[in-house]
Amino acid sequence: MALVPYDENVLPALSKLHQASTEFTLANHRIRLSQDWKRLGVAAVVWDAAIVLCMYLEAGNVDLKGKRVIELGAGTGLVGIVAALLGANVTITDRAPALELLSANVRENVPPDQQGAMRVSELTWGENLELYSPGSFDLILGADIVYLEESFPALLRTLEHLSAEVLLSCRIRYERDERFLMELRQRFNVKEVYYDSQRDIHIYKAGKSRSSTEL
Ligand SMILES: C[S@@+](CC[C@H](N)C(=O)[O-])C[C@H]1O[C@@H](n2cnc3c(N)ncnc32)[C@H](O)[C@@H]1O
Repeated sequence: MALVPYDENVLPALSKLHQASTEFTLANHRIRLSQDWKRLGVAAVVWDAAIVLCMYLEAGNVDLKGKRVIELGAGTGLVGIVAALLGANVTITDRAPALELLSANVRENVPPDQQGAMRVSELTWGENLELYSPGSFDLILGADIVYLEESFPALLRTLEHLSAEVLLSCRIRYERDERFLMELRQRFNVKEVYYDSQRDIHIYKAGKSRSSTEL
């Protein structure tokens, strides 16, 4: 078996990492997600930032009913699934290798009559953005997607292209993560709307106009 380097500041608890599935009760639903850390790595385990963002949405901080939502770097899909269960029309995206597990988790957890309002599709940040028209979403969601410095310019380009309000749930681990936030602040009005001290997760709202961050 390959030895997986483990850094408790970065990865979910080791015991959770190797579970083939994990369960949550959120939005009045029991959600069971398949995980596959050994095959797919970071995209195939649930991160604390996703759990905190789901609890923030579940608490009613954002009115999701009928909203057009896109999730970036969705991984196992927890956030997008919860947003759909709370009434949003959700496009859940990630890189191609993550999509099979993501689609299976959506099929397993979203009631059949709501699956029509959902789409799972490939979105590698900065690539083929013409497939996603600016203004076609009301809200962008992202959980633990700020961690790879080389991806920051493409991620910022993607956020700017989609041109919608953004909710980013992050653990700030490194100086480079702070640098990303500085870059984000140069392009958007950014406000921290929540901090979970137990899990050390921040939620930031970013909007193009000042009024959108003053909700
Ligand atoms: C740390 S995981 C977080 C997964 C999930 N959002 C969660 O919080 O449980 C980071 C996610 O970002 C995705 N990702 C990384 N680089 C990406 C890129 N350039 N384009 C699209 N997705 C990317 C990964 O595939 C992975 O699913």
